[in-house]
Amino acid sequence: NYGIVLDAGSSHTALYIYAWPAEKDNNTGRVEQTHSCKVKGKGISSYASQPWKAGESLTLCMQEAEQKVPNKRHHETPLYLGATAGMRLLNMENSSASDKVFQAVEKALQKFPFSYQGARILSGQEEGAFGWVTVNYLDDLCSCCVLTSMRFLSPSQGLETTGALDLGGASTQISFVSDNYDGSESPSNSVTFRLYGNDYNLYTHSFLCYGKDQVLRLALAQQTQVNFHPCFHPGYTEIKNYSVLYDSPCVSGRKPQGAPENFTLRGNGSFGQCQEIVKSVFNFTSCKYSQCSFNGVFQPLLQGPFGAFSAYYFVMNFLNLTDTSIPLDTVKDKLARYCATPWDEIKLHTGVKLSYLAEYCFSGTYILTLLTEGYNFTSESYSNIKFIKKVSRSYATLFLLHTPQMPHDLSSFPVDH
Ligand SMILES: Nc1nc2c(ncn2[C@@H]2O[C@H](COP(=O)(O)OP(=O)(O)OP(=O)(O)O)[C@@H](O)[C@H]2O)c(=O)[nH]1
Repeated sequence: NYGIVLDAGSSHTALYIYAWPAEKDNNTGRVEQTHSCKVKGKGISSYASQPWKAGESLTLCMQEAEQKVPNKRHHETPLYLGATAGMRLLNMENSSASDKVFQAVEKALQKFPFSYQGARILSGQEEGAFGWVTVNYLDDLCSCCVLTSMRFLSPSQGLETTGALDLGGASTQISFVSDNYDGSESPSNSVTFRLYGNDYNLYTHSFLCYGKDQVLRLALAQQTQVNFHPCFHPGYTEIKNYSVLYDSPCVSGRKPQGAPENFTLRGNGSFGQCQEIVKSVFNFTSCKYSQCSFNGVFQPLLQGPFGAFSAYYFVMNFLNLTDTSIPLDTVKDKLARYCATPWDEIKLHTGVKLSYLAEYCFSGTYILTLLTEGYNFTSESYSNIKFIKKVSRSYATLFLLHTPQMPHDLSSFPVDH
């Protein structure tokens, strides 16, 4: 059997093909990702002003899928599109624009012979929960991302589950099982479901606007009137357009009156000052629960190992900081040295887009600040985090949960409160 998932994020869209044995075997059936294709261009939400292009952008990957899935399986192969924070933001800002993007996408997808199951925006809670399922399915020993049931042993069998930390472009998610959380405090953070005969009660939260691209906008928006920005390398200079910077509901309220068309961004590479700016995007002043992460959001005590993926991995891997046995203070020192490195030296790095190179100092600072100040990881618990390269994004598991011929009983997932 085959299934196709289109993952439509804020900064990218990708297509994944999954395959699994036709016989239904509830214990040993394996689901493998057999093919992936990166859709050209940015996430489909970026086509708000030219929706038809959103549909067209998918065509090449869809044609590849037609080649990869055997012809005789085409009609029974389910095809899903799940959109995340980029579309959530577009929908908040201009729902008719997001409807038009979906119409164009549907029109394009329906031209293909697969069993089209619809396109929709996932809730933050679903995105967090699917990320957790995916992290707990990942077979660490297999480099090709085989989803396996092996890890879903009951707690009495002594296997702890792994929490999920997902950093996207527009939102970020934290999801984990905690002995101190039964869902009674802040029930909107609870997702309960049954997998492989075990009941799970998960804590999950998605912070919209706290993906790294949106926080960068916030960090830039605060500093447009000053001479130097500490999150960029000494010697870095870029002309930025005000309208482009403020073109997001995450920052639009902060646009200064009478702002000129452009401003010049100049870096001075100070990790300490950059951290102060990043800290200021979190609100720690009020918490009506027993404990909070930030912005008044409940979070129980952190528990267990965590897998950190997407931008967490891209950034920490580039910075050579994925080894969490290195003391946190040393990690900060290394990042501070990196931030202070002149841009002339940084830009010599080959094989990486200049736009990514320019942002690693900011992104590394944001990641460390989010983990320690935001989620309350300490010098000790930081070592419980593993930065993992993951081929597919969280909600690639979406189709697993709704496809009846799947080898595992996932039908009751997720039960929303
Ligand atoms: N350095 C680097 N950054 C990347 C790479 N691929 C994606 N990113 C960035 O990492 C961030 C997260 O990317 P994704 O995981 O694709 O997130 P997304 O699905 O677009 O975001 P959401 O809609 O918030 O879920 C974005 O800021 C991307 O621009 C990469 O290969 N290298």
